[in-house]
Amino acid sequence: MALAAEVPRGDPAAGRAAHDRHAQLRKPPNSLGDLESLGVALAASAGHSPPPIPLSPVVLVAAADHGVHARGVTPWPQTITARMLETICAGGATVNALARGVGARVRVLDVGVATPYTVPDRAPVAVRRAPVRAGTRDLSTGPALTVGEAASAMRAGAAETRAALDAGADLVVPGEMGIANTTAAAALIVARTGVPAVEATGHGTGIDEATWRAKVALVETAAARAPAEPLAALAEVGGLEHAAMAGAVLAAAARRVPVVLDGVSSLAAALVAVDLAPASRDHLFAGHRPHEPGARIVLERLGLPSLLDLELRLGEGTGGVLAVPLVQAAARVLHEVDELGELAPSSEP
Ligand SMILES: Cc1cc2ncn([C@H]3O[C@H](COP(=O)(O)O)[C@@H](O)[C@H]3O)c2cc1C
Ligand SMILES: O=C(O)c1cccnc1
Repeated sequence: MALAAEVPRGDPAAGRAAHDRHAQLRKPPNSLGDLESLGVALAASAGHSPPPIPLSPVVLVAAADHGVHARGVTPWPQTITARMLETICAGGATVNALARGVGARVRVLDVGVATPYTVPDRAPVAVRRAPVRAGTRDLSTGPALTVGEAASAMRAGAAETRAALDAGADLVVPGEMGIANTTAAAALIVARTGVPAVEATGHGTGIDEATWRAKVALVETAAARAPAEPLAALAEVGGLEHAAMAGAVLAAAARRVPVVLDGVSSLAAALVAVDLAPASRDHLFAGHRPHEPGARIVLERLGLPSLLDLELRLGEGTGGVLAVPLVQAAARVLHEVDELGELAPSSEP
């Protein structure tokens, strides 16, 4: 797909330049540990050292529902997706609180919310309505989406991301809201990695052991049907918000804009994006290490070190938003710290 062809690789020479610069700064070598690795990765992604300091972060919350909700894979009613969309637009969700804390803008994209909702014209956060269908079909009984529907949601996510970048955003956190989406995310992760469902399926918002076992069995069966082609696999078992987030990853990566990932759904989406465009890996950063087991499998597969480890299990983009100050700090060090100069230890006694 055209989106995937536009993603450039990171530039190793820019990464090396950042690495060398760290060694010249007014501090002992390697004293900033993982923050230095982060600065190197940001420089490689940007193709420039020092990399830009991302001062206009945006969290793009893709919202959609899931036909598999009917299988009892989550204790929450499907209507919560719409109610939480309203909450996010009103500024009262966790992602809003955390975004205010780091100065991130929130954008909401409806790619398939099944329940009607109301967002006042003057809401603090607007919603872009681009519904592909009123939630996916039940992934446990057949394809959740057609490939055309998955591609539409992916294009909507890419378009919304480009709109945010055109408006000045310089860092993207893909977030989501979709009751039952940890089931789709697990199925997608199993389909793309081949790990057993029992290792990749988590408890989501909180289910008992009997429900979890049923969720595992359902994920195993559905993932086994998924074709090898990434977009077709996403259509078979994924969700509309996963497709939109994959589009967001590709659109940001195409412009060398860092993408800071959050929970299991954003990681499942990133896995598809990297399968479609391997170069997009060079623009990905893991905001945190989620509690969900499937998320941890993706981090390993993509070789992404996580910035925070807080046992978060929420989604919405929260764990990505929390890591934004670390990304800014890593870039800022490369811009603002003095050089060692005459403080450099001399070889003379
Ligand atoms: C009130 C509420 C707010 C949320 N914010 C994010 N999620 C998270 O939980 C859902 C996925 O979990 P599961 O697969 O177990 O349904 C997604 O909407 C995800 O964003 C929420 C869930 C609830 C209930
Ligand atoms: O890790 C996540 O993103 C997550 C976990 C539980 C429920 N919703 C999201």
